[in-house]
Amino acid sequence: LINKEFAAARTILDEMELHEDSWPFLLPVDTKQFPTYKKVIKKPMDLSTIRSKLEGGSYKTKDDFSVDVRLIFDNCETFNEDESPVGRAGHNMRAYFDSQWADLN
Ligand SMILES: Cc1ncccc1N[C@H]1CCCS(=O)(=O)C1
Repeated sequence: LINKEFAAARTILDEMELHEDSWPFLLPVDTKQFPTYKKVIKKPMDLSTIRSKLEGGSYKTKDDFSVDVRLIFDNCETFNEDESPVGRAGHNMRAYFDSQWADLN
């Protein structure tokens, strides 16, 4: 991840964490509260995990970062009804990310 890309990815992550609809995605889904989640969702992802990976240098390119962000919203669609609070939040957050991401490319 080159320096400018890193700064741009960090800014988008900052903004997503501040979004009012980010609450379902801030931390890993609690599999004690949702026991079927581990079975159904093969690759869990959340904003705190992305933050650790970004700050820890795990992303080689900005697109590697975007793959993990989109995984959050794909997992959300797999597990949640569109017309549920979490499902709706996922659609809103994906639209928000896509628009921020488009400005960068
Ligand atoms: C993103 C997601 N997918 C499936 C189930 C749950 C969640 N998120 C939870 C996060 C903690 C608060 S909550 O328990 O209401 C919702």
